Amino acid sequence: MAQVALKNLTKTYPGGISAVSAIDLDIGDGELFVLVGPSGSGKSTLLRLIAGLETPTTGGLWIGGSRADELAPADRDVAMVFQTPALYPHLSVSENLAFGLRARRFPKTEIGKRVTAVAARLGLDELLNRRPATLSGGQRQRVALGRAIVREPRAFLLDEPFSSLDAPLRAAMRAELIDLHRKLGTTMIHVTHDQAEAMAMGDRIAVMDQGRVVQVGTPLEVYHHPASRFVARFIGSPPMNILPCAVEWSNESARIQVMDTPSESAWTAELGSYWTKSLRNRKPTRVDLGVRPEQIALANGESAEPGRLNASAEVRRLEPLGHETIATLDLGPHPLSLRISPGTAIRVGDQVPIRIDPNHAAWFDAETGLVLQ
Ligand SMILES: Nc1ncnc2c1ncn2[C@@H]1O[C@H](COP(=O)(O)OP(=O)(O)OP(=O)(O)O)[C@@H](O)[C@H]1O
Repeated sequence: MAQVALKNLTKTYPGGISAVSAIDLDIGDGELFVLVGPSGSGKSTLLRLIAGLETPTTGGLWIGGSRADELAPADRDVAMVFQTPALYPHLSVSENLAFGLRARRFPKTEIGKRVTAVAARLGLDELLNRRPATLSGGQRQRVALGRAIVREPRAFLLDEPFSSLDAPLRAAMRAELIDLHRKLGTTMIHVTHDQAEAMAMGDRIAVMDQGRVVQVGTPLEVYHHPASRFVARFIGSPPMNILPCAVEWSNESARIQVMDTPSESAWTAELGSYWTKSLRNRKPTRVDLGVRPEQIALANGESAEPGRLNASAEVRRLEPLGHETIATLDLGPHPLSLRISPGTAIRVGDQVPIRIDPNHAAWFDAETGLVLQ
């Protein structure tokens, strides 16, 4: 087991392509840490730097407290699992599992013991004599994972290991990996572009964008307190709604109006109230209001509440998911997603009253997109 520390780690490819820039991360001993971000954000490059498959342009890397960036990949004692399992086609499952240990000249009895234990743990017992070509995608990925586990490395580096599997199998493998992590207690760094996978798996997650880590935190910290508009839109499905607002300041209060909507979709906030703290210091005239779909309520038949955004919106689309329905509304020119219970009697084209509680909203700088604090 090992802590992994990255300090100011940067990788610039020939031609000036900045794949990762100035990354500082401290991954705890035994942590299941997830790197998540859109395609091209630098996740794989960061993992390959840790594995030693790329050399950093600047910065340093420590594994288990020792400087590791000068070490050859084989000497780092980390095991990487790739998106496409790279198994030896001419070897059986058993021989594939044993391969790394044989190369390191482990005694035969020890190899046999470890292969048997890992095969039992991953449900590969029945497949030990089969060749990779005769296995399903999920079974092959399990063998690749098993090959990493038999080595008992200090850390696992997992680069989108389930992305080629179909959705139910991906969900099952994800659950297996969480169980496995709990049993082994080994540090795991898992890369995915799927925010739901990151939320479900990570003790902590690092959100990456354009080669930078833009936020690190527990899944719920990142969900409830996104550091920027980008994170707010990337984490969560449907994503956080963003409403551009104009703000008029007076001595005691601020009048906040969602842009390009009728004046009834404006509300006045006392400057002393909790939620204006983030706005008070700067007094911006434009802010972006961020609100999660579950924080918008349909205000059927209730009278408008002061201190809330009360507005009227048109139902554009309804997506019934069984346990809930995702409704997309138009608030003037702004689309809004909200979660409603399946039995709610609204139809496409209806005009419905909605209510937003600003106490549960996030406020972003309209220009930089950074959260206002
Ligand atoms: N060997 C390379 N040479 C030049 N540029 C590269 C190389 N590998 C990656 N890049 C570039 O570095 C950036 C980051 O790529 P990387 O593969 O790390 O992103 P990613 O977040 O893992 O993306 P994906 O989810 O699509 O795999 C991209 O702009 C990519 O084009």
